[in-house]
Amino acid sequence: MDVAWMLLLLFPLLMWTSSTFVFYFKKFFYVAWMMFLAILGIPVCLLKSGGRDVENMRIIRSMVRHVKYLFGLRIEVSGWEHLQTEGPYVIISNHQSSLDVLGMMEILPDRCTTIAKKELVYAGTVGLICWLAGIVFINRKKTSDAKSVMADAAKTMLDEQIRLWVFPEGTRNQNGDLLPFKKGAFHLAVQAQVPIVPVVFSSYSSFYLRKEKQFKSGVIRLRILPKIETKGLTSDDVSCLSDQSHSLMRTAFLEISDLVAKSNGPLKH
Ligand SMILES: CCCCCC/C=C\CCCCCCCCCC(=O)SCCNC(=O)CCNC(=O)[C@H](O)C(C)(C)COP(=O)(O)OP(=O)(O)OC[C@H]1O[C@@H](n2cnc3c(N)ncnc32)[C@H](O)[C@@H]1OP(=O)(O)O
Ligand SMILES: CCCCCCCC/C=C\CCCCCCCC(=O)OC[C@@H](O)COP(=O)(O)O
Repeated sequence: MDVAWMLLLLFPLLMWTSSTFVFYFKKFFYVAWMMFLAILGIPVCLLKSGGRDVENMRIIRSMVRHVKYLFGLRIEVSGWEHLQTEGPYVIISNHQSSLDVLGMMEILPDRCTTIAKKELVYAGTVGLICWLAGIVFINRKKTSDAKSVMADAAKTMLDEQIRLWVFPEGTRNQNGDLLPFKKGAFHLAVQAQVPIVPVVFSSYSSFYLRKEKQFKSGVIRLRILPKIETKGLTSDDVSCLSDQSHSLMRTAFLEISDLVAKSNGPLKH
């Protein structure tokens, strides 16, 4: 009887420690695996393009596609047709975690790179391969610097026919909703007079919770929304454009997250 009671008391503790252990193990493995892939990818990038070039994103894309299987993640994409747009455009998406890279690499169009915080360039081999793939680094603490880097990026987009992926929330967010959008992505699209393609990742809360230290297998839904034209718009229209995009993406986020929650079931044991 005593043993039974002890087991009963120990069981939740064991469950807790095992799921916490799995969480840290998977996190560590994710970072280590990406670092390792980058070690393999760097020489390939250098051999193929000789330096910093957006074409290197193709190499990253092909090298990262298998990673979802290692974590038991299934990625379901809808709205592919909205990426079939000629020439440059700005992709905007919500940002929950570094796991977003997996969904990103699933749909990344050719000649598309991204805007990231400058700290990422110091992330060892991952930082180096990000630099080689033409990632545009911004200093979020210095708005004036960030703005001028993004204005240059608007020119480069047109000169070199490049697409840019921006996370308009400006930081990772797992609060079950979208954060208000920063304006940079919309200024960028208006300055370059290129369309915006919104992409929405469903909530990860049914398989990955950072605070609760849970990381299971599960499903990520990605919905690509119809493009939003910016031809003829000026900086006066940026707030309106941002609000419109936020509202469309929020509706899609709540809808696909609900579908995923129903198919995945609740995370908590
Ligand atoms: C081979 C294997 C390899 C394995 C490894 C693989 C690894 C990787 C592969 C690649 C994947 C990499 C993925 C990287 C993900 C990284 C994600 C991030 O780092 S997210 C964080 C960085 N991104 C952003 O911050 C972008 C969004 N932020 C913005 O756009 C911001 O607006 C800003 C940073 C430009 C400015 O910030 P802030 O001052 O806080 O923002 P606002 O309130 O929006 O702006 C203040 C006013 O300034 C005006 N404004 C903004 N931008 C501009 C502009 N470009 N031009 C003119 N004016 C601008 C804005 O309108 C505001 O004024 P107001 O009068 O209030 O309107
Ligand atoms: C020298 C060792 C340094 C180790 C650093 C580990 C680097 C990460 C390694 C592997 C992960 C691969 C995917 C990397 C791309 C994801 C980057 C990312 O998601 O950055 C967070 C940023 O968007 C928002 O940051 P904040 O939430 O504002 O903070």
